[in-house]
Amino acid sequence: MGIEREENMFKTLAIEPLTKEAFAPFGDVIESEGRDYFMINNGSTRRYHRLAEVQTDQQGEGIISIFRANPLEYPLHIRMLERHPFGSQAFIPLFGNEYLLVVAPAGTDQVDPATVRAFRATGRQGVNYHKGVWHHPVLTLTENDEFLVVDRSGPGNNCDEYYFDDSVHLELKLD
Ligand SMILES: NC(=O)N[C@@H](O)C(=O)O
Ligand code: NI
Repeated sequence: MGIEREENMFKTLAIEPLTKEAFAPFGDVIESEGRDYFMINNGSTRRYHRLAEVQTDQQGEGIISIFRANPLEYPLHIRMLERHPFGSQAFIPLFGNEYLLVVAPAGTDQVDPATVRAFRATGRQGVNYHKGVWHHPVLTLTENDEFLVVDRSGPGNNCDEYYFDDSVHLELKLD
């Protein structure tokens, strides 16, 4: 369980629009809007090059999967976050639907609830959580939504979970 607190904490997380700048402490935003590109394929294609990198350790390898996800019940009580200590994890929406993100900075084994932030991504934005960044499992808003997921596969436990103490109640509300 999480950090014991004297007083209870109840907080409805503000949901921020996802931007490269705002998300920078947590990872990359994978999008074409407003990004640099160069022409390839004889001028028929724009390459928005190296928007993010796959982080992995020596023993791991980058793999590509599809997650088919369903919405959780809202208002949502954020009881836990997880992190992948050995590699990054990218989610790219395949059907163009908006989705939510809840994150906290990497670097601590306990998550300070005051550092938890929420973002709303458009259906044209993917994200790449950097190694060790705390995040809630995928938060789609659409039934049977699908995401392309690029992350690290390999030996060892690459998924740490952190559960907030009962004295902390963080929630996400949809407007
Ligand atoms: N567990 C798993 O593969 N999914 C999570 O990592 C997630 O971020 O959704
Ligand atoms: Ni994850």
